[in-house]
Amino acid sequence: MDVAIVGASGYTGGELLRLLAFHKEANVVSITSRRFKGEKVYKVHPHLRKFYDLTFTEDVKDADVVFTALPHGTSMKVVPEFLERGMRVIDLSGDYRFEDLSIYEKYYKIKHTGLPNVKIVYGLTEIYREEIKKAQLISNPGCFPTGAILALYPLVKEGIIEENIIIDAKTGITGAGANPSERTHFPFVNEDIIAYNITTHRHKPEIEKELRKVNNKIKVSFVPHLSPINRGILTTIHGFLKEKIDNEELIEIYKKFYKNDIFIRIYKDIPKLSYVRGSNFCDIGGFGIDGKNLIVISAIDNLIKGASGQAIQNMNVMFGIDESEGLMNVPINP
Ligand SMILES: NC(=O)C1=CN([C@@H]2O[C@H](COP(=O)(O)OP(=O)(O)OC[C@H]3O[C@@H](n4cnc5c(N)ncnc54)[C@H](OP(=O)(O)O)[C@@H]3O)[C@@H](O)[C@H]2O)C=CC1
Ligand SMILES: CC(=O)N[C@@H](CCC(=O)OP(=O)(O)O)C(=O)O
Repeated sequence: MDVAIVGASGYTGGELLRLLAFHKEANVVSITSRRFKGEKVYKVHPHLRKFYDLTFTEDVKDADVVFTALPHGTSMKVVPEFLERGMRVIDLSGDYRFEDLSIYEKYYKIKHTGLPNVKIVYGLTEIYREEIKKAQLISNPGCFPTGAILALYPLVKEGIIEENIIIDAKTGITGAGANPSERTHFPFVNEDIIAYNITTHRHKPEIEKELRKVNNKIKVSFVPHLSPINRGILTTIHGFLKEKIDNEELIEIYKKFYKNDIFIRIYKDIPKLSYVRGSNFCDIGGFGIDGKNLIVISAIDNLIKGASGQAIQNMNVMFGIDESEGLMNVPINP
C-alpha cells in the first residue's frame, strides 16, 4: 500500500515516518515540505537515518492513502484535491472535526471553506471502527479529546455520572508542534506548569460534541496545562456519581466496554506518562471513589495515540490490516 505524508517535516509527520518504518504493508512513496524541498528526510529527522532515503518534495505523488499532518486551516486547502484524485485521506488537523462549521470558526478563529461531499468519519478508532472501515476521509481526533473521551465514554454510555464533568489535563510541549514560539521557549515552560485557554480551548467543544452524541446534556469544564515534558497527556477526570458503585464494578464496566480494544489498558493503579510513552496505548485507571465524587485518570502519548499512532491505527482499519500492525511498541519506562 502506497502512503504519502503531507507536512512530513513536522512532529506528527516525523512520528508517522518513525512508526511506518517497520509497517509490513505500508510503503512511504511521498513526503512533502515547503521549507525542506530537495533535502533528504534525515536533514530534518536525523533519527530516521538508515531507515529512509526519501527526499522532501512539494508535489504529492499518487498513493492509496495520504496523511495530512498540516496546521489547522491548511488541510482544508489541499484535502479536496486528494479526494478528487481518488486517494483516501487521514487528516490530523482540526479542519474536519466539526460538522457544524460555526463551532469550528468560533473556536479556531479560521474561516472554513466548506466540507467535501464525502462521508467524514471522526477517527476515534475504538468508538467508530465500523464507519472507519468504509471512510474516504478520516478526521483524526485532537490529542486532549483522545485521552478524555476514551476515559469518559463508558461512564457516559452507562449513565453512571452526572452531566457536569470536569477535565484537568497536562500535556507535553510537542503538542504545540515543531515550530518554536514564546510559549514553548525553555525558560518559560521549564520548572513550571501553565494553565491556558481556560473555557476557550478548541478541544472543549470537540469533547462535548462526541459525548453529547450519547447524552446531549453533557457539559464539560476543561483546563489544559502545559508541562515541561516532551511527550504525553495525563488527564484527570472528575465525575459525580448518580448512584453508589464500587471500584471493582466500575473496573468491570470499563473492561467489558473495551474488551476488543488492544490499545486500551484498564487497571486500578494510577496511570503514569512513562507507562505509555512511545506507544499507542491509552491507559485508564485510578478509579477513585469518595462518596459521590469519582476520579478517573488516563495517560496517552500525544504524538502516538493522540496523533500519528491513532492515524495509523485508522489506516490499518480502513485497509483491513491487523489494527496493531506497526504499532505494538513497548512503552519507554522511565
Ligand atoms: N503535535 C501533536 O501532539 C498533535 C498535533 N495535531 C495536529 O496535527 C497537525 C500537525 O501537527 P504537528 O506535526 O505538531 O505540526 P508541526 O508544526 O510540527 O508541522 C506542521 C507541518 O506542516 C507543514 N506546513 C505548515 N504550514 C504549511 C502550509 N501553509 N502549507 C503546507 N504545509 C505547511 C510544515 O512543513 P513546512 O513548513 O516544512 O512546509 C510541517 O511539516 C496540526 O494540525 C496539529 O494541530 C494533532 C494531534 C496531536
Ligand atoms: C501543547 C499544545 O499547545 N497543545 C495543543 C494541542 C495540540 C493537539 O494535539 O491538538 P490539535 O490537533 O487540535 O491541534 C494545544 O493546546 O493547542
